[in-house]
Amino acid sequence: MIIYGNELAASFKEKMKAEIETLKKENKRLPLLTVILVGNNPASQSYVRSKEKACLSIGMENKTIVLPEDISQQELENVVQQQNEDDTVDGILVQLPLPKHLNEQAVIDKISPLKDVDGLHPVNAGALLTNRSGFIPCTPKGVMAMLESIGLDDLSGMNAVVLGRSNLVGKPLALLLQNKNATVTIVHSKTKDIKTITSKADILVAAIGQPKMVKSDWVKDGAVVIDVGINRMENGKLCGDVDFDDVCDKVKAISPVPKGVGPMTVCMLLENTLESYHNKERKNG
Ligand SMILES: Nc1nc2c(c(=O)[nH]1)N[C@@H](CN(C=O)c1ccc(C(=O)N[C@@H](CCC(=O)O)C(=O)O)cc1)CN2
Repeated sequence: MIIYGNELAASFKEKMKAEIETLKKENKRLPLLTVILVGNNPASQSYVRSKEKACLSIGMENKTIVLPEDISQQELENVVQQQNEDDTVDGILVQLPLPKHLNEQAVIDKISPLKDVDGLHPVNAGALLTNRSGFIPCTPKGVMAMLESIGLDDLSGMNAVVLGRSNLVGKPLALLLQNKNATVTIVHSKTKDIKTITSKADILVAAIGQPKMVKSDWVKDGAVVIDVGINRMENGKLCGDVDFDDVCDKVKAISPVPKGVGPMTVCMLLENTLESYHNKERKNG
């Protein structure tokens, strides 16, 4: 079975679109997402465009703030602060990676946790760690929705292996899988004999940023494999961290690249922004 994230995302977006249409009919304020893009990294520019398009497709308001590559830490933090103080803004996302001279975590720390729809602020990361409500990072949230879409909700008795330990994907995903009762192992570039560990996984999520690293002998028969990697090959085509053609006959389910996790990441960003909007409206009575 192939798990197409783009199809799943389309069904989530239909529901959000209907919800926003109702808000419009009732002359209510609409949810607004601000995306901050620093510099001119072509991949980041393209991801920001896809976020703008996604907002537009469901009727969500969006604002993109493009800042120069050589902006100072203080200037960037001031822009974030302005968005924190703007009552019309529900969600703030700083597109990553930032240029090397900027301190990414310090910028994320400046985002109000109530508007941190990327789920990367320490308050939201802590909420996930302690199983409390908060914003969940978009890619891990998308991966969990993909697993749920094939009936994997309670993961009791299952071994899940996460390949990669980033703050953006690996670490939060391991917590989410654990919260669903999976027995979770994180493996990374410094792990010895990765293959022995991955080949025991009932669920294997690859998020290590190495093109086609996962081959069929890394994978258990009948496993579910989710590929988070997005790597551009020399011929310009995209590929994942999993060698799809080598692995697909061996597994129960696998997500492709493209049309897999990527579209779900953007979709979960819309969902988090809508959640932030509702939180704010509830608070304002
Ligand atoms: N602040 C953040 N920065 C980054 C995040 C993030 O979640 N928050 N994730 C990635 C990039 N990303 C979103 O920002 C992203 C990556 C890929 C896709 C996507 O839909 N990919 C398509 C293929 C697109 C193409 O053809 O190039 C797919 O996989 O089908 C969306 C969003 C890093 N930065």
